[in-house]
Amino acid sequence: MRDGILVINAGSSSIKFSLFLSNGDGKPLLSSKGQVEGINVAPHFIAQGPDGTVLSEQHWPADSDLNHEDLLKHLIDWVEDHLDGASLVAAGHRVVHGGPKYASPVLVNDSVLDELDGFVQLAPLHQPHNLAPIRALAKVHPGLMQVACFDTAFHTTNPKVATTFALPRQLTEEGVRRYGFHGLSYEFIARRIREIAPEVAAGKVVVCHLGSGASMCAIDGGKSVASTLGFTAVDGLPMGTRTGNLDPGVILYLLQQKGMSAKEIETLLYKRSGLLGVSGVSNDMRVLLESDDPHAAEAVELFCYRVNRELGSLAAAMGGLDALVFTAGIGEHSAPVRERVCAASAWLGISVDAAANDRHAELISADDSRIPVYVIPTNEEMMIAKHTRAVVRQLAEAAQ
Ligand SMILES: Nc1ncnc2c1ncn2[C@@H]1O[C@H](COP(=O)(O)OP(=O)(O)O)[C@@H](O)[C@H]1O
Ligand SMILES: CC(=O)OP(=O)(O)O
Ligand SMILES: [Mg+2]
Repeated sequence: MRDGILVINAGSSSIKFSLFLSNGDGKPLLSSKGQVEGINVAPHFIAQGPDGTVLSEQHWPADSDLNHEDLLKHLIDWVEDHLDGASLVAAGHRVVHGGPKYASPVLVNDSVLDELDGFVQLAPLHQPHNLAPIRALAKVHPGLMQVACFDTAFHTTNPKVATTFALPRQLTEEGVRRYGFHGLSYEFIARRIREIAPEVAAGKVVVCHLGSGASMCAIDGGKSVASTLGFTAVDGLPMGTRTGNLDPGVILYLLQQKGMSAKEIETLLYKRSGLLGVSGVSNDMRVLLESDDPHAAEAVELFCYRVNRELGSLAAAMGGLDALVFTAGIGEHSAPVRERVCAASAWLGISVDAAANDRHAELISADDSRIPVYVIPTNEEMMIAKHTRAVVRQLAEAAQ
C-alpha cells in the first residue's frame, strides 16, 4: 500500500494544499497540488497535477457565504477522491505561531492543540485558520498523524538582542519578544541558496518574502539572525491589509482620542491598513500596479520604500551583505517592485539587469553588480512535507 502525506498551508487569504504519494521506495512525490483562494471575496478552487495540468476547478459567486471551514471540507473531499489507491499516513500543517516553546515540528495531540490555541491572539489572521484544518481532519480521519510545522521555528537562532523589546524585563520573560514568521519559506530558501549559489550560502543574505503577508529576513551562514516580523505578524513591512511597523503612540491615540475599542483597532491594523488602506483601491499588488489612481501609486511607493529601508537595517544587523533574494507572490512575479527596490539600493552596490528582471530569471543582477540578486520561488509545502516525513520516521523508529 502506498503512503500519502497531505500538506495544508492555510494562509490569510488562501488555503494551499499538496498531496505527496510515496513511490514504492518510500520517497514521496508530488501527486497533486492546489488551493482555494479569494476566501471571503469570490472563492475559487483549483487542483492541478505536478505539471500544472488542471484536474479540477470550481468558482463560487461573491455572495456565496462560504467560509474557511466550508471551503476546507470541499478540499478534503477532493483529496480523498484522488488518493489513487494510497492511504493517508500523515498530514503536515503550517502553523504560524509556535510561541516560545516550539523550536521544531511537533506531532499534534489535544494538549498541543490547546497550547497552540493560546497563541491565537498573537496571530489572529492566521492561527485560527491554521488550527481549523487540524480539527477538521481529526474528525474525518481520527488517528491520522498530524504534524504542526511552525513559521517561528527557523528564527529561534536569532540572538537575544534581535528579539528583545526595550520593555521592562518581566514582560520579556513572559514571552513578549520578537519571534519572526515566514520561517518555513526562509528555511526552504536557505536550502535552495546552498544548491544554486553555494558561494554565498556561508555569507550574509537578505531574503525578501513579499506576499500577502510580507517580511524580510537576515540569514547569516544559513541561520536566521534577524527579521522584520515581531511578536505578531503585523510588524515590519506594510502588507496587503496590515500596517507593518507603527509608532505605538498611534495605538494610544486611537484608544484615548478616538475612543476605539481593542477589537476595532485589531481590525484596523490587520484588515483595513497596508496596501489596501493607503490605496483605498486594493490589497493586491497586481491591481495597484495597473491602476491610474494616484493613491495606488502612493501605496506601491510606500511598500518599495519600506523594503528598501529594512534592507539597510538588516544588512546593518549582519554587518554586511553578500546576496539579496526575492520570493513569494510579489517577490517572484513583480518585476517593477524588484526594479524599484534595487534602484533605491544602488548605494549598497546593487544593480539589476532589466531584461533578466523582466523575464523573472533566477539571477537578475547585472554583471557589474557587487551584490548578486536572485529570484527564488519559495515552497513552504515542500518544507512541511520534509518535516512531516522526518517526524513520521522518527516515530516509526522509536516504536521499533
Ligand atoms: N504578477 C504579479 N505582480 C504583482 N504582484 C503579484 C503578482 N502575482 C501575485 N502577486 C501578489 O502576490 C500576493 C500573494 O502572494 P502569496 O505569497 O501567494 O501570498 P499569501 O501566501 O500570503 O496568501 C497577491 O496579493 C499579489 O499582490
Ligand atoms: C505570517 C504571515 O504573514 O503569513 P502570510 O504571508 O501567509 O499571510
Ligand atoms: Mg504566504
